[in-house]
Amino acid sequence: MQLVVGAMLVDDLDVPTRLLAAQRTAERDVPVAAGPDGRLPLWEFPGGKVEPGETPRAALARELAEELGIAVELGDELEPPDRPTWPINHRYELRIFLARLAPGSAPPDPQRAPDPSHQQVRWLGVEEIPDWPWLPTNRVPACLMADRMRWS
Ligand SMILES: Nc1nc2c([nH]c(=O)n2[C@H]2C[C@H](O)[C@@H](COP(=O)(O)OP(=O)(O)OP(=O)(O)O)O2)c(=O)[nH]1
Repeated sequence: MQLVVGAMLVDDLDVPTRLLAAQRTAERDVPVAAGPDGRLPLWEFPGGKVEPGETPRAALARELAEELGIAVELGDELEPPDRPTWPINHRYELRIFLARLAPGSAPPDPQRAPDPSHQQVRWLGVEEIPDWPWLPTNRVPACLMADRMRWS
């Protein structure tokens, strides 16, 4: 099973009010959603595969630097209530860590070349999160974050 890591990038680890969503580029081999003009790539938490010998946290910091050109401080892991990882499919499982921009880091720039991974990023407020077109695995953790935003 290949481990994938994703970052719940928020504006503040203690009192989050916005969550970053990243839309995958169309040519990547992932599930797609039907949209008004055909097929729309779904949205995820930025991240990627953990490489051999790498810790999950190191892999996530590397992926965020590569994909979005950002430096982050990682917070707690968001674990599923009943298992160690979030299931994706027969090949992949996901671990999710909270993150915020490191002081002095530029914000994510989806236009930055080269980022073949994402076509755009959006900061979502609490009301947008539940109905956002997430990859299937991401919906429950995203809604958990929305709950945290409501109550923190
Ligand atoms: N990066 C990332 N992948 C996710 C998330 N949720 C989720 O189901 N996945 C799935 C999509 C892919 O099927 C799988 C592997 O992710 P990936 O980003 O490495 O995708 P990929 O196979 O296109 O990778 P790459 O070779 O293009 O680098 O994990 C998420 O929040 N972030």
